[in-house]
Amino acid sequence: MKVGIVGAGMVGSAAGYALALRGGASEVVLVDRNLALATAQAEDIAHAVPFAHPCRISAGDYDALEGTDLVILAAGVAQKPGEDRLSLLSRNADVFAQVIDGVQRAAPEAMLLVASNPVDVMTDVALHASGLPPERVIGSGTILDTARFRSLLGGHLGVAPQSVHAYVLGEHGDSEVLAWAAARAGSEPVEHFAVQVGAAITGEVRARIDEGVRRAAYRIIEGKGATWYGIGAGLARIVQAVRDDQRAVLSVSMATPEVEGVRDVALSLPRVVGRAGVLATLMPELASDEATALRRSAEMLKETAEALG
Ligand SMILES: NC(=O)C1=CN([C@@H]2O[C@H](COP(=O)(O)OP(=O)(O)OC[C@H]3O[C@@H](n4cnc5c(N)ncnc54)[C@H](O)[C@@H]3O)[C@@H](O)[C@H]2O)C=CC1
Ligand SMILES: CC(=O)C(=O)O
Repeated sequence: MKVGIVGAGMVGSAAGYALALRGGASEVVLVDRNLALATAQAEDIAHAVPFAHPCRISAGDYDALEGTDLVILAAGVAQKPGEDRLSLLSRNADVFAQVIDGVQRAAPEAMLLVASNPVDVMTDVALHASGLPPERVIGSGTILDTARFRSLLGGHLGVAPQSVHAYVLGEHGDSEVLAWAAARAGSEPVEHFAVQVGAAITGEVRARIDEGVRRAAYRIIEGKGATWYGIGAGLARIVQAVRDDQRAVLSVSMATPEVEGVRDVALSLPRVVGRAGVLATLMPELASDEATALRRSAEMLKETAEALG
């Protein structure tokens, strides 16, 4: 599969690197308004290929995206320390107006995978600018927050995060919802599992994990200026689900007809992802406070998207 990446900064290059290491694409093309940066990133990533899987890595302008099956959109501005994701919206919406036009001229049928923040509203922007069907305009959404949740919960329970099935729903941002009631370790509800392994999930444990997930980006950005490894791996994971028609259940963002009474809003829910994009959406069983928080998150995203116009 040929994958394009527009935005060859930290996130775009990390996605390219993860794709090369995972063998997630046969060809990766990096595009950036800074061609020298894209070219340097492509050369650097290409030097990892002999240690990984066959993959052609190059850089170019939008024309080089011709024939791409999927384009990752990671262009635009990122948060500064203390800044929230929503504050990036108007700047990144302007960037997307140019970027999507360039992508569509070269690869009108390519599936779009949005990473730029605020990713849920940017997914909505990409959907409307591209005219593609919603199942082919996917936002990375809470794939990263879900990874953070599984990682912290697995650490507490003493099991691999791969054995933890727990999702973060709603906004990829401050209003996100950790779906504790539906969380499983192995096949067990996490509360049962926790008691069996002598690691009860107390209120204090919940609060610590919630803060660890919700505030992760702020902490990392404070310490190193940006986040890129987690999202790079998450983007490569989504690409692989598409490439291999895996029908993997991943928490990703997309325009959703209705959630908790809110209509036509892009946000994350667990979704089945395969070659055609999003094939199905799942609604986990939620506790009443989780359902309320998800409705608030959806309302906020909807109002933000409407205010953008
Ligand atoms: N969805 C998620 O989970 C995550 C999303 N992000 C978001 O990803 C985006 C990129 O972050 P970084 O890579 O750290 O930023 P960065 O500043 O390292 O890279 C952004 C790149 O976009 C390019 N760019 C800007 N305007 C452009 C245009 N009109 N056309 C083509 N290229 C353009 C810049 O030249 C730059 O190389 C940000 O919006 C950030 O908030 C970051 C981490 C996680
Ligand atoms: C920056 C960002 O969105 C994250 O690391 O979650």
